[in-house]
Amino acid sequence: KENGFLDIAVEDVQWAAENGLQRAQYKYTIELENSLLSEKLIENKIKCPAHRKVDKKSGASIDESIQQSIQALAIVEASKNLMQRLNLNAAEASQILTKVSLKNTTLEGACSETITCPSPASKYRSFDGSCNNLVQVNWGRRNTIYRRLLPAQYGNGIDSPRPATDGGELLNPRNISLAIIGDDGPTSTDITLLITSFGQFITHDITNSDDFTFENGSSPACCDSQGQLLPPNELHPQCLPIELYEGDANFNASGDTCMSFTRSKVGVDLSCTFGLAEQLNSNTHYLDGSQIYGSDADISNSLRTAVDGLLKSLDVGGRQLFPITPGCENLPKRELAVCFQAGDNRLEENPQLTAVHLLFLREHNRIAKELKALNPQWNDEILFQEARRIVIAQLQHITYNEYLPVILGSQVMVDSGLVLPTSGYGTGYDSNVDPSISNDFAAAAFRVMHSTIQGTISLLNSADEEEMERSFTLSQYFFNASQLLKDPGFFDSALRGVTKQPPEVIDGLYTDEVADNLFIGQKKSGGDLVAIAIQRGREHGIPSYNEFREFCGMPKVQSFDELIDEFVQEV
Ligand code: HEM
Ligand SMILES: [Ca+2]
Repeated sequence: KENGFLDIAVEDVQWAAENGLQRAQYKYTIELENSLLSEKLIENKIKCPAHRKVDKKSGASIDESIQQSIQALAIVEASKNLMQRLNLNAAEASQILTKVSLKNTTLEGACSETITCPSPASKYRSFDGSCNNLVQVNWGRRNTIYRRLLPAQYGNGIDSPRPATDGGELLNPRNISLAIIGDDGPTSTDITLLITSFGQFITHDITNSDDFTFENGSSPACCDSQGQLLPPNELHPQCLPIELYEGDANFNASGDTCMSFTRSKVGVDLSCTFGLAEQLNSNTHYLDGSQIYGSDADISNSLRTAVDGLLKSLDVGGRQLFPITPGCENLPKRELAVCFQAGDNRLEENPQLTAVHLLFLREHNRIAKELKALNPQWNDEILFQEARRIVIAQLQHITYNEYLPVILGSQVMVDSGLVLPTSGYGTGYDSNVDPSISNDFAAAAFRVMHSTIQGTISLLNSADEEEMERSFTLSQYFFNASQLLKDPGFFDSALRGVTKQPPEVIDGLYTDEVADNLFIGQKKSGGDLVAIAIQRGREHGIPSYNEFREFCGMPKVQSFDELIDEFVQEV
């Protein structure tokens, strides 16, 4: 350290790696699951076997993101060891550990394998995002980590949630939500709810921060089966439940003292070093229609008919709906189970999102049929890839030409060089630009759109008249859209609805449907999307609002009083 160099002994590095692996194997694999979490505590979410890759020999399901996240947790443990061994503080750790290679240690196997790209380069995008950037072939690939606009701030420097500036504990997220987040609010006068639904649709193209799961896909229990907090010695290390107190409407309704929260999967840095917890994106980072086509070739194949370039669909009463996951047909009602299949498994999060997904499924098949009529000699593969290429271009064009100007304003579009040319081709491609989505965007910034969500949803018939008897509240239909199979016109009506209904404006007000009743199902009280987002930001090590003010060129404030121009007094 004295002359600017840190002399690290090979034995220390190897010891840290070995010990990290052992600790992770104990903490995050089946061993702890068995000893700590007795069967009654495992959350028994019904999961359809959607999109699981299966090992041909053993028949076990393989999920690359699960395996990687457990390896990455070993690296996190190893990094904590090394930090201690070398006596580093948090700032030193973040600088130094990412320069220490994992090569030639026990953890070397966690580093990503070299990818060979097709030569000559394919005309079509890969499914997993690899080989898009021909210099950095892994950039933007699914199952790689988010990048960061500002360095992570973890309590222990490596992986624990961000503490308050003075090092103490931050306030309970649910209490913050209860104190400053009001219900509903004014509706917008100049945009439609499609801004919300399409926004969620593109979110599910470019980000997917999955919750941690064990190797078998089951989740640790972060509350007990009665909705109560678990004693600390029974709480899995990947759990960060939010405590509910007396006086909270949800506590009063259900007696629950615990809102479940599981930490996100973390991933291995492409440079294969020790370092801090960095969260994993299990979708391709590119805006490439992966929510339609899947983020890898196996998923994509499972969605295709293999005939005439078409995507699988289910014909119900002359309307195209989604294919149903095999084994899912006979699930009991209202199980919060995803039975429709698409490229992203959140497609049933709410029925309006499902409707936008459906629009693009139908659009793909419409284009494939037209291409077939124009080019009868094209085989399934060419028809599929050409239709996919056109749909991705449409998705990108709508996003940059129509969506972003509404969200950002036309001046920002101009200042940021985001305006599309009206003829010819763009020339701005730069292979030095890392296309990865930033953690700050996924865990915090874009979630601002949650305040635009409407709690009541209108369905419109083909004459654009509201169908009052079929309209619904959001919480009736979270992860429930496949129950609407018997009402195949529902999605068409929902799609007309989002093109006419106004969203709520972007502000500090959120509908109770997501701030109290999130994923309520048959329970007496639900989750709070605002509290969860606050907790998520902290556990991803996202710095505070004040730090981002500075990052965005605004002055950092010293007191709440200085924020009076930006927030209402009571907030
Ligand atoms: C009814 C509508 C919606 C519901 C119920 C909903 C719900 C959720 C939930 C439960 C999460 C995960 C929270 C966590 O565990 O951290 C989430 C994440 C997120 N949501 Fe929404 N959301 C909705 C609409 C939207 C919209 C309209 C946008 C943007 C336009 C959006 C952007 C995001 C983003 C960026 C994330 C983080 C995604 C990730 O990192 O994987 N959401 N949302
Ligand atoms: Ca994508």
